[in-house]
Amino acid sequence: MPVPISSPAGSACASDTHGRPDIAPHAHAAARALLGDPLTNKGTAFTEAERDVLGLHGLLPPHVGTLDSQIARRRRALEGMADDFHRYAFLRELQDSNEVLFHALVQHDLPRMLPLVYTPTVGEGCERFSEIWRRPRGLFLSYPNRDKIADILADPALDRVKVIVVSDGERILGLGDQGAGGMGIPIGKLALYTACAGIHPAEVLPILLDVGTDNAARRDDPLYVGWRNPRIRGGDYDAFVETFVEAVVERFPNVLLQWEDFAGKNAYDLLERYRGTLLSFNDDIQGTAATATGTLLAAIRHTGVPLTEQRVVLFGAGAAGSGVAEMLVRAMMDEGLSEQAARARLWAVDRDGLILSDIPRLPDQQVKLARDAAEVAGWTLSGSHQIGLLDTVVNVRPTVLIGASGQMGAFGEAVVRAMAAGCERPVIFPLSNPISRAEAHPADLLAWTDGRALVGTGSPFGVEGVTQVNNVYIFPGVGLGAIAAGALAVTDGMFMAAARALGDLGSMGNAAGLLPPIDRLRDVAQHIALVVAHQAVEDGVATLVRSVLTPEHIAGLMWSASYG
Ligand SMILES: NC(=O)C1=CN([C@@H]2O[C@H](COP(=O)(O)OP(=O)(O)OC[C@H]3O[C@@H](n4cnc5c(N)ncnc54)[C@H](OP(=O)(O)O)[C@@H]3O)[C@@H](O)[C@H]2O)C=CC1
Ligand SMILES: CC(=O)C(=O)O
Ligand SMILES: [Mg+2]
Repeated sequence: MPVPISSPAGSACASDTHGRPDIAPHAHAAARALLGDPLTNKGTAFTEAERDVLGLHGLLPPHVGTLDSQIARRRRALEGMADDFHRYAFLRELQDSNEVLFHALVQHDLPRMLPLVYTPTVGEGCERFSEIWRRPRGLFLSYPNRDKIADILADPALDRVKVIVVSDGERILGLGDQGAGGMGIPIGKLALYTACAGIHPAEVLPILLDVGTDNAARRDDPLYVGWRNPRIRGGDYDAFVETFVEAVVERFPNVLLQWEDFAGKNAYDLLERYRGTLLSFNDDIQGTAATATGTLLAAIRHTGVPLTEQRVVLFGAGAAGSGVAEMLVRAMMDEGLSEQAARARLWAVDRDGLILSDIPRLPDQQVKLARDAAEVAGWTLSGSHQIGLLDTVVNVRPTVLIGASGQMGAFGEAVVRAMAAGCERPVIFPLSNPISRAEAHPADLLAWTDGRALVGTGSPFGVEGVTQVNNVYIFPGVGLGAIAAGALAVTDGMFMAAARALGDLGSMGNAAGLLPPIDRLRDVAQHIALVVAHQAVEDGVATLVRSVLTPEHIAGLMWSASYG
């Protein structure tokens, strides 16, 4: 990002009658403002010429550095820290002081930085958000200030915004309700929009809808920075979100809005209510679905079992689990199965066991996944109560087991050995984040299957041969593709195209994994963006024609961290 050499401070530099450079009084404030704004601050990398013009002498040490030397300094500090939480806090402060340096550091070494700015560490970052809150970033739109939302969004500093990630903090990874601390997630996701899709830092806006929290520990914490009130629900919640969406549409008619980490029912309701109003999608439902589907398609190249012959057990049928299920149904239908035949290949287990059609008051997304009770009448069961995961696995003999339950250790030895007994190459994806909520440790999965399993985890465990199956493989590319095409909506077809593109990408040199390595995420996003943009044309939602949607067009939209 070029620093505005001629403003705000540049014009204030004159000469006195003796020919000495003379800094007008207001220029001192402008120079400090320049250093205080993370979008303009270059720290020690301001050149001598810039220091002369901008009046920065004295405010900076005399050493003139480069972006590389700044990265080396921060890397040394980072590695000297006691633990990842402190590294996370350090990186957040760096982002709030110098965006170019922060993003250069992240882009420079994504495999090292991703687990620090994103899952798993961002989980603790959200839990301890109030403890490390230092400077404003993004917008907190709180229920008591609901009449001021349009005024808050009117800020001219937001004129360039192209992508919003918004959460209400109720389902933060698998860690539950973190209230205002949930802001760590939109901040983290948008850092990845910049790192992977090249969206300029001035064009992203994290938003936290603070409607209170039902997490009593947060409310009782004297340091808590959010609104200390139980969550607003029902009609009041809906009216609040409606006010928010109306204000966003008015202020940013073309913005891409990503709904993130809303609890199950709200996640579905908001996606359906607003996908026709706003260019928007729900990352946990749709992004996760495309990621899991794409990774399964990649795994099929190893197992040789066609998609239409898979038997899939899903554990946890909330936003992510049901999203995955519905996309798998569509993918199987694309490959020739009827909807009924496709659904017959899926079994969903939730809190009350296998989802059966005679269970009262099932959420809408689970009704579609429910199995007929008569179907299981002949099953061998270990007890007389609900049909749990082990009973389901023993009877179904799945080829694929996917966890999106937030239940640590749910894929225990008995379950995994039962699966491995009925399947040559079990595909097992414990998707839940962060590490403390994963359904299994991948090393155990490999051990219990004698190394035969193809394993993918939501968070990185550093286990050789295990793939990280996380929606970071999808959302940056889908967002960039939608923007590149000037899309008016994000269609299911665009997500299916993204899933298939991910599945077809190969492992890009990641010999032991199913997907490209983390340090190729930018290439992944660029590739997916092109496919998604073309699909937007195909689906009739693009405002640009296909002939202009070239790889060069996509690449030209992608910002890289440099002082320019
Ligand atoms: N790897 C990735 O890219 C992604 C991973 N995830 C992870 O998936 C997990 C779930 O996210 P999401 O679907 O959005 O959350 P939801 O809360 O919408 O869904 C979780 C589901 O699991 C159910 N559940 C809770 N306890 C149990 C149990 N003991 N046994 C079986 N089911 C249970 C919940 O039931 P109930 O509602 O009754 O509590 C709910 O239906 C999180 O940990 C999240 O981090 C999510 C998105 C992407
Ligand atoms: C990855 C992600 O979106 C989640 O765990 O919620
Ligand atoms: Mg999420």
